[in-house]
Amino acid sequence: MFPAKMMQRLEKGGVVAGFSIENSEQAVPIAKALLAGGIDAIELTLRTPAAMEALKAICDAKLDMLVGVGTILTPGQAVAVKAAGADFAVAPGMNPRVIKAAAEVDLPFAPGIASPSELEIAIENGCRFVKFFPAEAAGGIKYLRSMGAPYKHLDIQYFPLGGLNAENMSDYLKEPNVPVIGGSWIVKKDLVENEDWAGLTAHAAEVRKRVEEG
Ligand SMILES: O=C[C@H](O)COP(=O)(O)O
Ligand SMILES: CC(=O)C(=O)O
Repeated sequence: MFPAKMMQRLEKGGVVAGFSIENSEQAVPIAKALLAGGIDAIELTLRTPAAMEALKAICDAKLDMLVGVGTILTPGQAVAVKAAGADFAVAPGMNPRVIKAAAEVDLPFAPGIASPSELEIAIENGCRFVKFFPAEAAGGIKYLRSMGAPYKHLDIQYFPLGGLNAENMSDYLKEPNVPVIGGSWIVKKDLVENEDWAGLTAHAAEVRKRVEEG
């Protein structure tokens, strides 16, 4: 479960910057650049060999940001990222074993869902905040509205990722049950390759401005 305070902070920020990392030495500079641009929540994916070291570096830096981890595919990964200091975690899919492991170590965790059946399993396992992935490919806002209609009375909150960008992010944020959105377009690969941290801050600030403009 996500504590109310964390949900409030995610909602206030409106956007989570997702990224994968090849070089753990770039982890803290990326996080600092995002923070300087006004983005105070990240989702570092566990898809590369450098990911755990990068996570530890960001947590050790004790930045004023919510450190989330993505691509949690096993119960062991939920335990490991909690031990490293992660604030929350998410996954592309719905795995009750991972939900249970995260709950046991008190790690706020949102499983990924893209269908009513997956959503029902998430609900049965105590989740009320779920990742909607892959949002655009699954059918976008129209699909989310239709899929979510039977569960409206349960006050499920959705975190859409997958195909979001500067053009469609505001539409998602207008949905009443979407407190926060995310995506990998924010951490542009060329900026990271060139270690253009000022450029990344400027890009993050543009995204942040869009959130504020609504
Ligand atoms: O969890 C991260 C997802 O891969 C984000 O999807 P995206 O790359 O389409 O923004
Ligand atoms: C794609 C996604 O949801 C994840 O990697 O956590």
